[in-house]
Amino acid sequence: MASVSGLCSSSSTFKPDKFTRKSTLFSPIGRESIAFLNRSKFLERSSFSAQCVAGEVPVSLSAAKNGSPAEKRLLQKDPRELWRRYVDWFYQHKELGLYLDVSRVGFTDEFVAEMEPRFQAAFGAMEELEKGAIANPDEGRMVGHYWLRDPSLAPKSFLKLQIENALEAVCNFADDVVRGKIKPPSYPEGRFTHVLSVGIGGSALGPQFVAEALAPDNPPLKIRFIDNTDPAGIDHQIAQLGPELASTLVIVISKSGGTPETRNGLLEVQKAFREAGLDFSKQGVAITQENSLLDNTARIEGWLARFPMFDWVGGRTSEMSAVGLLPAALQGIDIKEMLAGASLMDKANRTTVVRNNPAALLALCWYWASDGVGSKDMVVLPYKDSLLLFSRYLQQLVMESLGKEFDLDGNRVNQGLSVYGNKGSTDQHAYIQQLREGVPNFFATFIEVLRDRPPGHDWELEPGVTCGDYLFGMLQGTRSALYSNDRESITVTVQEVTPRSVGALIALYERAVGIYASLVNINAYHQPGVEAGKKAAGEVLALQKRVLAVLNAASCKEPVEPLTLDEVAERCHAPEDIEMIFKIIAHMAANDRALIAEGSCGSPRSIKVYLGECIVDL
Ligand SMILES: O=P(O)(O)OC[C@H]1O[C@H](O)[C@H](O)[C@@H](O)[C@@H]1O
Repeated sequence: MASVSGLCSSSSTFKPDKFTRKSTLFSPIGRESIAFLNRSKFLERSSFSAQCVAGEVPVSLSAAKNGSPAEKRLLQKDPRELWRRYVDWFYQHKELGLYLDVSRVGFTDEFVAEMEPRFQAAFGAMEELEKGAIANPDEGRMVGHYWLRDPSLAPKSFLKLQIENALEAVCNFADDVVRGKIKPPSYPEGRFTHVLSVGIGGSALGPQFVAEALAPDNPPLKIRFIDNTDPAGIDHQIAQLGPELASTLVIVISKSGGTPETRNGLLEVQKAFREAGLDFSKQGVAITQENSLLDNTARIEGWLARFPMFDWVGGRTSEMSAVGLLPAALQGIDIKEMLAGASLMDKANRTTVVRNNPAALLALCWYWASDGVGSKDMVVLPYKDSLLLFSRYLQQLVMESLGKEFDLDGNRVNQGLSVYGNKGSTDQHAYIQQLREGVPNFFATFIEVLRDRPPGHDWELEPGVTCGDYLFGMLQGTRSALYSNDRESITVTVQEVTPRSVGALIALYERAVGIYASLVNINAYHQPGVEAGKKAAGEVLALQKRVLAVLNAASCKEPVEPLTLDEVAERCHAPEDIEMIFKIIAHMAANDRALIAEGSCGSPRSIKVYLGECIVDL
C-alpha cells in the first residue's frame, strides 16, 4: 500500500510522457519553432490576424463596451489562414504538457490592442492581490488561494506557517489513516475503508471533481458525498455504506461552519451513527474556520481531527486547501503533484505579455466572445469521462465569481458568464444539434486529453483505429463543425489526466476568472446574492413554524375546529403569504405530517387537510 506520505513527497518529478501517435502534432513545438513558422513564407503574421474576421473592419471594442453584444461577423474559413492563426496564437507550457488553442475565436489585432491597457491593469491588480492587498473589498478580505501552492508568496510569515502546518497536518493524518495507524474504534484490526464528505458548494464541488478525475480504481478509502439537505439523498448515501459506516471517516466541511444543508447532513449522519451504536466523535473530522460553530462543536465533542480553513480562501477556490487536499490524499491521490501543477500554472500566469499568459488568453477570448457582458454562454466539453465534473466545478468558480449585480464603482452591471456542459462525445448525442445549428448564444471550450489509456493498454478495434481515435476524431470533428457554422471555440489540451494536470487546470481557470473580473471591473471574491436565498429560506421555515402552531392549536379544540386557508393565514398574521402557506401545508401533507383528502373538485380550494384530527378546508 503506497503510504500517503510517499504521495505527499515531492520526490516524484514530472516526466513528460512519451507522446502518443496522435500527439506527434504536438511534438515539442517550442516558441522558437513557431517563430520559425512565422518567419516562413507561409505565415505573414502581420497581415493575417487583422483579417481573421472576414468582411469590413471588425466591430471595435466600443461596440462591446456599450453592453450591446457586438455582432460577430463570419469567421475566417481559409485553411491556410487558419493554420497561420493557429500557429500565431498557439500557447504551450512544455513542462506541464498543456496547450491552449484560441485560434477559433475571432478576436482581431485591433481588439487585442484596445484591451491591452485593461490587461496591464488586471496584471497589476493580480500582483497586488498576491502581495496581500484587500482584493475582496466588499468583505474587507485578502485573497490568498495562490499562496496555498506557494506559501513563500504569503505576505506575512505567520500566514506562510499556517499554510505549511496545515499541509503537513493533512499529509500526516491521511498517512496515518491510510496505513491503519488511526483505526476506526469498532474495527481495531482493520482500518478506515470509506470517506463520507458532508459539505456543499465550494466545500463539495472541488473534492467531487478531483475524486472523479483522479481517484484510482481501488483507492485506499472510497469516497461518498452528502452535498445537499435532501433526506432521500442522505438516506441513499448512508444505505450505500451499510455496515461499513463503522469503518467510514466522516469529513464535515464548511468554511462558515454554519451552512444549513451541511449542518443538517451532519445531524442526519450522527443520527445514523447513534442508531448503529457507533460513537461519531471517533470517526468525525471537521474542516472549517477556527472558532466557527462547526469548529467549536467538533472541539467540544472531541472529534478525531480538525483542520483549518482560512478567511482569505473562498469556498470556490479552496480545492488546494485542506478542503480538497484531505479527501484527495485519503483516496491515494498525490496532492503534492496537484499543488505543483497549480504552482507551475500560477508562475506561467504572472507574465504580463497577454499572448504568453494562458489565463489572460482565456479572459481575452471570454471578453471577445461574450462582449464583456456575458452575452454568450461558456459550454465546457471535456472529451474525457474522468473530467465529467469539471464544468460543474467551473459553474461555481465562474458564475459565483462573475455573476454580480454591481461593479466596483457601484454601477449596476448584472455581469456574469454562464457555464454548462458535461462531456464529449456524449454531449454530441444530446444538445450539440442546437450548438451547431441553433441559437448562436455560446462559445465552446474543448478540454482535450491526448493520452487515451495508460501505456500498453491500447488496442485497435479495427485496423489502425482505437477507441481513443474515435474520441479524438469526435472532438476535432465537432470543433470543425461548429467553426464552419461560425461558432467559436477554445481548446485546452493536456497530455493526460494526472494530479499535476488537474492542479494546473484548476489554477488556470482561477486566474482567468480573476483577470476577467478585473477587465469588467467587478469583485470576483464575494457572493452577496447567495445570502438573499438563505434569508428567504429562513423566512419560509419561520412561517412553517407558525402554520404548525395554528393547526395544532385548532386540532386540540373539542370538537376539532376546521380552518379555512384564509383563517390559517389570518391566525399566522400573514394573509399576504396565503400561497406559501398552502405550499407549506401541501408539503407537510405529502410527508404524513398532515393528511390531504381530495375535496369535490380537486383544486387547491377544495382539498381538505387533516393535521392529526384537524380538518382544514382549503
Ligand atoms: O463552506 P461553507 O461555508 O459551508 O459554504 C458553502 C457554500 O455556501 C455558499 O453557497 C457560498 O456561496 C459558497 O461559495 C460556499 O462554497
